[in-house]
Amino acid sequence: MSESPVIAVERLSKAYAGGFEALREVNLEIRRGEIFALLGPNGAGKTTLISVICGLVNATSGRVLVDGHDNVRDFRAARQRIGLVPQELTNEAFVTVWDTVSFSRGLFGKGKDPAHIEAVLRSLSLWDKRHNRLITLSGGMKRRVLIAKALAHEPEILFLDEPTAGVDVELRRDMWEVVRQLRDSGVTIILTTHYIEEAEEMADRIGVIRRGELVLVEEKHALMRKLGSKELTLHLREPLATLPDALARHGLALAEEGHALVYTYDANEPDEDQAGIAELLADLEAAGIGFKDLHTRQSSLEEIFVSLVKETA
Ligand SMILES: Nc1ncnc2c1ncn2[C@@H]1O[C@H](COP(=O)(O)OP(=O)(O)OP(=O)(O)O)[C@@H](O)[C@H]1O
Repeated sequence: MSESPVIAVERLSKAYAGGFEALREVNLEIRRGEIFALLGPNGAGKTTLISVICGLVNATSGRVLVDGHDNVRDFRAARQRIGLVPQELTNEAFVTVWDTVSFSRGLFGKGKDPAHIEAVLRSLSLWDKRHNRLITLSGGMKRRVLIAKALAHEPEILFLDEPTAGVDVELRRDMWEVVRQLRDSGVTIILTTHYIEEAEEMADRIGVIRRGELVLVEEKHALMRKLGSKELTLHLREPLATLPDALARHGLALAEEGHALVYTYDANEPDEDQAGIAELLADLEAAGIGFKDLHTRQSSLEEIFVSLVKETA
């Protein structure tokens, strides 16, 4: 029933040796049971933020609480609650799936629990491969092994750093399904991604990081509603050289060398939209401007992200 955040990041800054500021005063609370996607361009600080939260890199200032445990002063308690699936595939080639996953559990000082390892392997469809050496697995299975290793010690929180970098579309969908199932089993998921599609598909909330600053944290749906605009494009029968005064109040733009009119409106206000469009069409008719066809589109998360990163550039 606890509403306390499962992770609290408070005024976290990180300067690497040489003075480069990779994180600047980052504040972030992760809610229990959510899927949180951290989006940002290359070098924005995503991996640094994850590494500091997991206790692999020391912060310069600020603090991180994992389930209330300070991740420096109470490192073991904090770290035990976290599973980390790293970006790169650095599995030992000749070890078996079963052994490598069991070994990962041992690293956290947890006693052997074959039933848990079996459950993890089954949930990741690796059970049939448990006796295989890692070298004999496909790339997708190797990624699943990394997830299995991260889950071996029963963490409440799972970090996935670029879980689908470089994998094909089918495997990506597969991975999304795995992540969803994990969330449904009660694990809090934090993933970093370059793929906006991935955040759009998976996340409950999205954080955008840019040059070490968290520039935005928002519910995905709210973000898309808030920043999403809709466009109505009318393809004209006859091109216009300029916008007629009679249409000035609609805030239109001419496009396609005068062959199209573009009307932008807020995706949040369906009633106002309809009224606005009706008035626009009436004014067009009164001005004798005919159109051949019309279509509407809504901005995607990708466009929202690009505009956010640009806006703050
Ligand atoms: N050990 C280090 N020493 C100095 N600078 C570092 C170190 N590690 C990372 N950086 C710098 O910190 C910045 C953030 O790097 P980070 O790996 O956190 O970014 P990222 O958002 O994960 O990028 P990517 O999407 O490319 O993985 C980069 O400019 C990087 O060069």
